[in-house]
Amino acid sequence: MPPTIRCQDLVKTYPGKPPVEAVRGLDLEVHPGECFGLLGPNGAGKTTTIEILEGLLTPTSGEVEVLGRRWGGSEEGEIRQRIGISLQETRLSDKLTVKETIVLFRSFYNQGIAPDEALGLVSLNEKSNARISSLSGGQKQRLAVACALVGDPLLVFLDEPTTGLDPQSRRQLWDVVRDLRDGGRTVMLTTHYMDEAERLCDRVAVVDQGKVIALGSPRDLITRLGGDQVIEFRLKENGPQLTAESFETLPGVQSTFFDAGTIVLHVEEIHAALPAVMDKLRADQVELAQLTTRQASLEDVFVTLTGRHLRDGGE
Ligand SMILES: Nc1ncnc2c1ncn2[C@@H]1O[C@H](COP(=O)(O)OP(=O)(O)OP(=O)(O)O)[C@@H](O)[C@H]1O
Repeated sequence: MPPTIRCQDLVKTYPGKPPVEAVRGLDLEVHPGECFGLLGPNGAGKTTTIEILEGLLTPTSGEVEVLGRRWGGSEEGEIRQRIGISLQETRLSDKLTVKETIVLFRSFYNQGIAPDEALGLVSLNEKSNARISSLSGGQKQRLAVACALVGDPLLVFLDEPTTGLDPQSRRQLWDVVRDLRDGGRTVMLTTHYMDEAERLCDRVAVVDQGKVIALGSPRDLITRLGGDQVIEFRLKENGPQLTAESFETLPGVQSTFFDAGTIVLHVEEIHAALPAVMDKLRADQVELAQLTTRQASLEDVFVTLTGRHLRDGGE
């Protein structure tokens, strides 16, 4: 089956002094039925990329195909009819009711599902007669997703669907995205929440400074770190210090990293590595200030590749 989205050597430079190279040669293929995530820190170029794929922005150069068709020609209308878009911030008219809003969006499509059915997909039926102005942030986001679904799209774009939402609203939206994928639709979402990407996405592209720096399933990317468990610890500041590298040869330690005063060890088997770490600290007469163990995450993938955290400089 041909890819649902294909883009090759995508470049977008915003004019200005100096110009901003938001996307710098990005390649992607999204397969039918997968939930694909663009993951990266603020300013990585995710929104620019997704807006080009949605046909809202024109690339400076590069090739884009969506559902086997191209933007900017006679096929444009056909693409519009088969995609649904939920923008990073959807400005819905405060004066309309939920029902009026979804009916309006349904009118943009030649075919689709009943407005009430779309509201049901995001559990908003009981708010049908409420004005937009009375909805919570999470309810507005879910309505924006319902508007993206009412045309019964093959492909749904969700740009940072859960940014700014409380934990309960985030989980509700995660359920909506899972249902979409289980229903066979292709979903492309952007996020800077690594836990969101890990939970929802079949594959992710980690984007940094306008380029894909890692591509694969969240599990594969984490496994590629060589050790999917992490031991991290800080030493007492006023005592003797050790380098991260000095732990490299201990049993089960796959890689080491020093991150803002914390020694980070990626290990295969925590039960083998942890006693060896404790023995070394004791032998070197070094005192611990704090130690934690955890599962490696996509955040670790990003830190290992860039030396920075996903949320550096974020909101
Ligand atoms: N219209 C514009 N004019 C000039 N520069 C822009 C414009 N839109 C975005 N940029 C710049 O392009 C870069 C990429 O921005 P983009 O919004 O695509 O990143 P992002 O990964 O989506 O970030 P965020 O998570 O904050 O939305 C940033 O440096 C941003 O300041």
